Amino acid sequence: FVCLKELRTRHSTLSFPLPPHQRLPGAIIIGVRKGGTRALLEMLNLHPDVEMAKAEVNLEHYRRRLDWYRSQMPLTSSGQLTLEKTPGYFAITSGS
Ligand SMILES: Nc1ncnc2c1ncn2[C@@H]1O[C@H](COP(=O)(O)OS(=O)(=O)O)[C@@H](OP(=O)(O)O)[C@H]1O
Repeated sequence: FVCLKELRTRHSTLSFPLPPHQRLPGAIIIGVRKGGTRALLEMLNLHPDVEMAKAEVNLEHYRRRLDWYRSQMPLTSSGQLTLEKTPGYFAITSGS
C-alpha cells in the first residue's frame, strides 16, 4: 500500500523531475526459494526503467523502520521502477 501510494503521489503532484534518490519498491518479487526469482529479477532489470535492489532484505525489515528499508533500495530517477526480490516473504508466519 505504501509503495503504490508513493508512486501515485509522485506521478500526480510533481511537475518537475526530482534528482535520483532511493524510493520504496513499486513491485516486489515474492516467489519461492529456488524458484528462479534471481533470473526473473535480472531479466526485468534489463529494462532501462527498472532498477533492482542489489541485496535481499529478507525478513529483517519487519523489525526495522521503513527508512531502513528504503535505504536498501537503489537510486532511481523519476519514472523508473524500483524492484526488490526476497523469496523469504513467501514463508512469513503470523509470529514473524
Ligand atoms: N529458467 C530456469 N530453468 C531452470 N532452473 C532455473 C531457471 N532459472 C534459474 N534457475 C535455477 O533456479 C535456482 C535459483 O533460484 P532463485 O534465484 O529463486 O534462488 S534463491 O532462492 O533466491 O536463492 C538456480 O538453481 P541452483 O543452481 O540449483 O541453485 C538456478 O540455476
